[in-house]
Amino acid sequence: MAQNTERLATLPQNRTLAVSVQNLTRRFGTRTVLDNIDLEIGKGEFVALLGRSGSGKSTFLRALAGLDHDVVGEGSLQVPSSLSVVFQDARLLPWKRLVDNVSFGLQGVNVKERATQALEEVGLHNRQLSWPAELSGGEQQRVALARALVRNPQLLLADEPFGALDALTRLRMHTLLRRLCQLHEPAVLLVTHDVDEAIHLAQRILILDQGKLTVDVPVSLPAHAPARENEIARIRRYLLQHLGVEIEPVSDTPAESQDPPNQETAAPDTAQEPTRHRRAA
Ligand SMILES: Nc1ncnc2c1ncn2[C@@H]1O[C@H](COP(=O)(O)OP(=O)(O)OP(=O)(O)O)[C@@H](O)[C@H]1O
Repeated sequence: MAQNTERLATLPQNRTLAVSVQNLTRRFGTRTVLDNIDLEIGKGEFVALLGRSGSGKSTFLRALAGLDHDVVGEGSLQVPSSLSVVFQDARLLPWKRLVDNVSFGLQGVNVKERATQALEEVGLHNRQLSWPAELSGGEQQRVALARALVRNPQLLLADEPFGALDALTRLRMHTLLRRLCQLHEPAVLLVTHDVDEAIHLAQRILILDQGKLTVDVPVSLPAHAPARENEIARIRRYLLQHLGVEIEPVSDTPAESQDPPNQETAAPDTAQEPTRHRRAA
């Protein structure tokens, strides 16, 4: 991780890595969008990536997915060979039934059965013979998740997968994604604009700003209110400040508004020996 990243916890040294990126750089013409980025993601770890519009989140995800061959740098990019990508639009093949969309390119035995089971996992029971055009946007996105996870990927890359959905459907998709991740245990990198989505889903949140990962914080929410709500509010304020969003002061908790996420509630696997590197002035 770059020296100027604001980090609130030291990650365990001996954890198994799903992703290891060193010195990743991407330029478009003379413009450097990703500037010598370092990142490690542990096996099964759920990481959210926030950043202002145009900060390079999708560019970073595309580089990890192997969809960008113009990434430069002297460093290395190690990602598992079994990875799946989900985008904001479901990108289903309209001429194929759902079961054939999900099983498309799937190797091995019982391909149709596995695809049907994956559709059931996302709540689309008895819909395997439907066509994509017969589904709502949320249902199509569930098929995209089924297609991604039927491969049991070690890494799931998701680029604003719920960005086009209404608020209620998005909440349902959060619950579904959480359940699917418990089931399949992939490492996840979720690109999102939605600070609350990041807080509720991720174990760790990054912010990409001016080509660098400037924030890297663990998230561990207490199980019960009101401690949970307080911690969510505190992390939200912290992230919004680092995203450059003006925040109204909160009158009853003025001292907390500048504070980082609570060290004491940080996830056990990311809370050892807290260190903090302030961004260079
Ligand atoms: N193929 C390309 N050619 C030139 N510039 C590009 C190309 N792809 C991306 N960029 C530029 O790189 C920058 C980062 O784009 P990217 O899509 O990664 O940002 P983002 O953080 O995902 O944005 P958003 O949140 O708005 O989706 C933008 O300024 C964009 O114009």
